[in-house]
Amino acid sequence: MSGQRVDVKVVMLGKEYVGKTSLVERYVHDRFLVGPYQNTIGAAFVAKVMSVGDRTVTLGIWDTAGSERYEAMSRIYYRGAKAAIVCYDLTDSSSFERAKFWVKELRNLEEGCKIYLCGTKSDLLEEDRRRRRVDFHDVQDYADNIKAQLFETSSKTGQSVDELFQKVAEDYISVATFQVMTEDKGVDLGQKANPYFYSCCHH
Ligand SMILES: Nc1nc2c(ncn2[C@@H]2O[C@H](COP(=O)(O)OP(=O)(O)OP(=O)(O)O)[C@@H](O)[C@H]2O)c(=O)[nH]1
Repeated sequence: MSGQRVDVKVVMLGKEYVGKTSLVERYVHDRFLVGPYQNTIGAAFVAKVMSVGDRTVTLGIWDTAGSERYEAMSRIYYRGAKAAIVCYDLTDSSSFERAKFWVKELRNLEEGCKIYLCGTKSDLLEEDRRRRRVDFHDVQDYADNIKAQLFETSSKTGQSVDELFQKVAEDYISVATFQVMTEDKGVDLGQKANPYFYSCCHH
């Protein structure tokens, strides 16, 4: 992958152990690694080429370390990111508090970064619904407030993992198309009020 152009810088953020690395593993290699948990040190990078309609998009994914010890380093990795997948563990309420911390930072410091909230380990809820510690509707309200997309995923079963990354790529294409239309063709931004113009750029 070295030397390949990356279209979208994506950063994975969230408390340690929420399953960021597992999410990337499932998406990129379609596998779920079992065995002892190994925390990420610093950050890891992987690029993935994908299709959106007839377009090809290369996602450059930075998987950051969730440990607070590496907090300063994570800030370096989210700089310039176009998308942030902010993860929390559906069975751990403190991980959602940590997710809100990252959302606040991104909203203050990375205006151009689109936020995707991701509740992880949904398979554990299928086994036993009482394990849920983060209410879906509360998060949906929060997501609506901050204009974020919300996904609940399982890296173990693969549930909604492809959909999440596909949405990131689709949103990138929408924004890029919108920018080309406004910059190259001198489209008046006031036209956004026109429903046709708006719907062609926002799915
Ligand atoms: N049941 C279940 N377990 C998961 C899932 N995703 C991750 N895990 C487990 O949760 C633990 C932590 O997963 P990681 O992917 O290493 O977590 P992380 O967020 O990258 O952790 P840091 O690198 O410390 O930030 C591991 O034991 C995984 O096997 C999931 O979807 N379902």
